[in-house]
Amino acid sequence: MIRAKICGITHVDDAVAAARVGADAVGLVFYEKSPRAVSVSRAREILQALPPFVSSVGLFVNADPATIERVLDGCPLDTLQFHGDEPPDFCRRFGRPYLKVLRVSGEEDLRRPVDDYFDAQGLLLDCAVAGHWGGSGQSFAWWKLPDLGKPLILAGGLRADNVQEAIRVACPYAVDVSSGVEQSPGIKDHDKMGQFMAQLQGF
Ligand SMILES: O=C(O)c1ccccc1NCC(=O)[C@H](O)[C@H](O)COP(=O)(O)O
Repeated sequence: MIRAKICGITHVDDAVAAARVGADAVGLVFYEKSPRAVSVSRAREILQALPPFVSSVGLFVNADPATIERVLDGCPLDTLQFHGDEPPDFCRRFGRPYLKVLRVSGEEDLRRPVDDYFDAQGLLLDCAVAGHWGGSGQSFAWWKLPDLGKPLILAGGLRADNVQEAIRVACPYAVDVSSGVEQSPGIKDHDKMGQFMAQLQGF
């Protein structure tokens, strides 16, 4: 089955439910202006509740290094996800696996970012929306993603009723969802998470 991350988890019970319905990873937002922001202590509680083989991804937006180090000291995240304008040297300085987010609006040449972020675990494509760094619930115009030797993760406005089409068009390595499985920003809807994950069967 295609891999999936459920992002913007703020509560232990949502993380446990995400794992139960088959999410491979949960995303925790360390960006204080987000309605989905979590504290380090809440993040640690969430990580401690995760079952084996479900990984944790910490999201940052142009954070200063000391902030990221403080989060990592208190909370052993598996992967960092950079949503801002972080250059490659910044992303690699923490010595952790990382994902770089590219904000796109349609077909773009991805060779340059793939080269620049050569040591990223993957690149995550999200919709470019003015005034949003992520979690906008907006989709970009999907296209067949090229094989550039780097896992490409599709995000932006995915929901149970469009994720199959998105996968058929784009053929990503994995999908990432946040607002499409929520009741309200930061509060996940467990039924919607289950319906989303059910759509991934067979891919
Ligand atoms: O969720 C936020 O509020 C957020 C704020 C700042 C940077 C990133 C943020 N979220 C990223 C995500 O949750 C997802 O990885 C991605 O943007 C897809 O979100 P959605 O379109 O809501 O499915």
